Amino acid sequence: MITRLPPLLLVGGGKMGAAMLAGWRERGITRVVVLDPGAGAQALAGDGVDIVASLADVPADFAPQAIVLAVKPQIAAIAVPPLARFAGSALFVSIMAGKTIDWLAAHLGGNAAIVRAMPNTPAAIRQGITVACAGPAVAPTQRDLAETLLAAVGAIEFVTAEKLLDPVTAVSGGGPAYVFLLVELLEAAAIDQGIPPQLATQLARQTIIGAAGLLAASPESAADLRRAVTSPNGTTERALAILMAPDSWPHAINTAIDAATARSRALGQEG
Ligand SMILES: NC(=O)C1=CN([C@@H]2O[C@H](COP(=O)(O)OP(=O)(O)OC[C@H]3O[C@@H](n4cnc5c(N)ncnc54)[C@H](O)[C@@H]3O)[C@@H](O)[C@H]2O)C=CC1
Ligand SMILES: O=C(O)[C@@H]1CCC=N1
Repeated sequence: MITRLPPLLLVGGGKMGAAMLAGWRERGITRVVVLDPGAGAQALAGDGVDIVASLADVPADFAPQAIVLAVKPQIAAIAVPPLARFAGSALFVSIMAGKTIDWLAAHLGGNAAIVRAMPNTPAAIRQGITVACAGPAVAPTQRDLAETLLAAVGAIEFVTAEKLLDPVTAVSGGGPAYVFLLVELLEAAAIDQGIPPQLATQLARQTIIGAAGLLAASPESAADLRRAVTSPNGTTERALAILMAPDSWPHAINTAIDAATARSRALGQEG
C-alpha cells in the first residue's frame, strides 16, 4: 500500500482528469502538474498542484512517476508523442477510449510502461468503476501505483485480455449516460400522463437514486429486486411485458452496447 502519491503529470484536466485529481488529493499528493491549455483547468490549481498550458512549461526538474492521459482520443496523436521523453522513467496510465496499448507504445516508444484503463463519471463522487489492463513493460510496483491512482475514485478490476476494454467502455464507461437517459425518459412520460413538470422531475430522479441505493444496500440480485416490485397481474407487470419483449429493451440495449463497442475499436485505429 502506497501511503502518499508520488509526483504525477496529469495530461487533460477536464471532467475525468478533475475527478481523478480530487480523488488523489484525498489520498495525499506530493506534487501534481496538470498539463491543459484550457482556461477551465486553472480552477484545479492549489496546494501541490500546478497548471501548465504546454509541455514546454513543465519544470525541467519535474520527474513524474506516472503520467495520466485524460485527453480526448481524437487529439491523442498530437498530445501523446511529445511525452515520449518520459517513457524511460514514468508509468503511463491512459483512460482514453479505444486507444490500445500497442497504439500508445507506437507513439511513446516500444518500451514504454503503459496501463490502459476505463473509468466512468461516478469517479467524481468516488463511486466509479474502472477496468484496467497492464502492458508488457509495466513493472509490479508500477502496476501497484496504477491501482492506487485508479482506486482513489472507486472500484478497480484488472484484466489480462486487453480486448475486453472495448465492451467495458460500452457498458460501464458510457453506462451512466444510459441511466441518465432513463431519468429523462421517465420524466417525459410522467409529464405525458399529466404529472406537473416539477413533480415529474422529482419522481424520475428520486426513483433512480432510490433504486440505486437499494441495489447498493441489498444482498439480492437485480432480478430479485425487480420481481419484488412486480405484483402478479399488477401494474408493473404490464409495463415490463412491453419493456422486456425481445425486440424492445433486450434488443435495444444489446444493439447499443454492440455499437459503442465497435466505436471503441474504431477509435483505436484512428490517428
Ligand atoms: N466522460 C466520460 O464519461 C469518460 C471519459 N473517458 C475518457 O477520458 C478522456 C477525457 O474525457 P473527458 O474528461 O470527458 O473530456 P473533457 O473534454 O472534459 O477533458 C479533456 C481536457 O483535455 C484538455 N486538452 C485539450 N487539448 C489538450 C492538450 N493538447 N494537452 C492537454 N490537455 C488538453 C481540454 O482543455 C480538457 O480540459 C477521454 O479520452 C475519454 O475517452 C473515460 C471514461 C469516461
Ligand atoms: O463516450 C465516450 O467516448 C467516453 C468513453 C466512455 C464514456 N465516455
